[in-house]
Amino acid sequence: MKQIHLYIFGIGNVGSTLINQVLQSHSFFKNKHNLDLKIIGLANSKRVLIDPNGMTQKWKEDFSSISIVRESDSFYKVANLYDVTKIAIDATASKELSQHYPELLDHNFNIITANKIANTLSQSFYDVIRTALKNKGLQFEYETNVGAGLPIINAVRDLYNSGEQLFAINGVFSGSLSYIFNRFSEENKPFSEIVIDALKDGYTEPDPREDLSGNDVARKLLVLAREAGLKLEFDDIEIDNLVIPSLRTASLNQFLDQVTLLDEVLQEKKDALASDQVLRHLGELDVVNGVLKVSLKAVPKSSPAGQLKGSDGFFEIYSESYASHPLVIKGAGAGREVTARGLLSDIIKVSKTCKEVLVAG
Ligand SMILES: NC(=O)C1=CN([C@@H]2O[C@H](COP(=O)(O)OP(=O)(O)OC[C@H]3O[C@@H](n4cnc5c(N)ncnc54)[C@H](OP(=O)(O)O)[C@@H]3O)[C@@H](O)[C@H]2O)C=CC1
Ligand SMILES: N[C@@H](CC=O)C(=O)O
Repeated sequence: MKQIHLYIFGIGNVGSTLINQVLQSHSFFKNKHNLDLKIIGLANSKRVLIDPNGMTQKWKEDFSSISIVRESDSFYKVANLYDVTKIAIDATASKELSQHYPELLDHNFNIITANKIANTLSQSFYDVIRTALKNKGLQFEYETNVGAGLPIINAVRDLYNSGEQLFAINGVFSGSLSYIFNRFSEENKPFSEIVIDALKDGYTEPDPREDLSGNDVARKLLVLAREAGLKLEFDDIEIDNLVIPSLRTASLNQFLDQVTLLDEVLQEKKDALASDQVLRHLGELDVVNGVLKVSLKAVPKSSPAGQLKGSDGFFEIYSESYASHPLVIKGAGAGREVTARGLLSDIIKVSKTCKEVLVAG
């Protein structure tokens, strides 16, 4: 039986769903994959819970009652005591945590992340992580960085690694904005009301301005661009920002208090549509020319993007073999369950392929 120790940062929408999915499938992973997955550590921004025997179904209660104040080395101290494979899972949107990835690798953690920040800081930071991974023989997986649980990154990586020339990747990259604009197009409700529903239902970033500003889609484009071998920076991306200037620097609470200020401008865009059009938030990655664009556009209702429902993401990949008929991937592009399942699938992938540390049992 291969023992795997999991340390989960972030116990919000995605992190808490992941914990429950790991616990529910514990016996299945033992029987099917010969893997004993134990969650040893949990952290939010302030506190940690550590249990070398592994978390149980009452982890939430335990976190409330016996977690302790988080220190920078809280997990390292316990992780160093066990000679088993360690995986750090980042289910936060924290830049500070992303900047600690080199340190996690230094402490021999494999890393799996839903957080897009580490992959979209400077190209030099991106390269530092890849060099450390190579030197340490560790793994870093981040399928949920684009399209939540949809297999976009692996599709692009496999094409690129097989020598295929990639031309372009276009579509609706944001599950959050898909949910918001699909509903805004169909329902007679103020834009802000739908944004709040999306936040409450766990479809948006912790701060929905990350979605509305176009930054979150821009990050996805950059993750894919770098996967396709381009060396670009975040500032190279052309982004349509839907957040009015007066709300861009406000605190999250101030933004939420004043979110109705977005309604007028979005309603004007909706009113200007022809009867056969809807608004869709699009991403365009021109791999050949290295041009990345994020924009809100009017598209025909009958087009593939115009027909999307729910939180569906929609990706068209054009390449040598898929030149005139793109490879299309479509499905739920946001949501706690699909994202947690995507992380879990990365956990199984890393656990199965990492160097084996055998323990009886
Ligand atoms: N929701 C979705 O559909 C998808 C989400 N993702 C990504 O998943 C990540 C998490 O999203 P979601 O679960 O919705 O967010 P939530 O806001 O629900 O949860 C965020 C969690 O991260 C914790 N946290 C923040 N900073 C730190 C830190 N420095 N160290 C440890 N924990 C920290 C928060 O703790 P505290 O409460 O103390 O602040 C909270 O527990 C994001 O990066 C998002 O982009 C990816 C694909 C889809
Ligand atoms: N904001 C994201 C959700 C997770 O990343 C998205 O729109 O897809």
